[in-house]
Amino acid sequence: MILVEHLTHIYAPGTPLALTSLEDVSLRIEEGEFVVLAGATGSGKTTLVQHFNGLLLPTAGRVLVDGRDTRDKRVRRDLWRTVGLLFQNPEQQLFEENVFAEVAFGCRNLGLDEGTIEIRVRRALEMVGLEPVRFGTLSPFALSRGQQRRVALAGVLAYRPRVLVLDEPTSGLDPAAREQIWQMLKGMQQHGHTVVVITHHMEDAARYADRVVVLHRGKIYRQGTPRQVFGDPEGLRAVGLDVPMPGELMYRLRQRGLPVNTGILTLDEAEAELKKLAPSGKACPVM
Ligand SMILES: Nc1ncnc2c1ncn2[C@@H]1O[C@H](COP(=O)(O)OP(=O)(O)OP(=O)(O)O)[C@@H](O)[C@H]1O
Repeated sequence: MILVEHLTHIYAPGTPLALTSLEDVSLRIEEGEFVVLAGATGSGKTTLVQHFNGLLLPTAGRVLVDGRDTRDKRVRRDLWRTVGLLFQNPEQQLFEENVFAEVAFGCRNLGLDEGTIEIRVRRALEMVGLEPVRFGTLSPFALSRGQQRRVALAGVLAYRPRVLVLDEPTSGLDPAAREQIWQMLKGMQQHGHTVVVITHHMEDAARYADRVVVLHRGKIYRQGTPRQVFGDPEGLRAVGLDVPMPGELMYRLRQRGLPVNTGILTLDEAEAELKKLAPSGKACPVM
């Protein structure tokens, strides 16, 4: 679905401020895949995803979306239809007078008829947990930050781009709201969408991603299934990331010589590993 080949991005090339933000990144995202991009702050995550919808153009290398090169102006003009990008803090970009109009914006640009728009907007609001009758007529500016975030997300969901790219969609939200958004994104994947999410929440990445890609200083540092990537806590710590707590615990036990598996992602899996150490239900030797 998205093919990144030897992508280098330098902001303001040729000026004293030139900074290589991505260097020779190659990546392939398959149709229907759920990919999480992780990495310390400034590692290049936002710069990378802004190439997926042609907002940024490669300094070197190329990006193909559905086989079409984003350097082609005609391709770029239409790219938003295929790739819906939700920016970091999207609530700062709301501008319509009411929630309905805000969510309908992308659908209107697609030229859909009013009946279809109405159905899609209602559905999108329901998906993000905002009751359409109650919220549809409110000004987006009368909502809380978390609600505004949901409105922005609904605006992308409503026009149904095949690829959803979300830059830290859950930052600043409470655990229940975060969970709801991840569940909803998983549901979108089950309906055939490709989902790419930037997040600093490694627990969520472990639970929902098919593949985790870790960036470090503008390069791909690790990529693989959550089990593969989170099986190496020290490697991740070295680039400023942590691993989900159950995995960290198993890793430490293993270092003390106990025969537990590493690459553990959930508390249930950790419990099963501990039970292997004390199958009769007696106290675990290390506890
Ligand atoms: N508009 C810009 N002009 C110049 N340099 C930029 C610009 N945007 C980002 N950079 C630089 O590019 C590098 C990568 O930034 P980017 O925003 O892609 O990182 P990130 O991994 O998304 O960070 P965060 O997790 O903090 O959002 C950083 O060194 C940053 O200073």
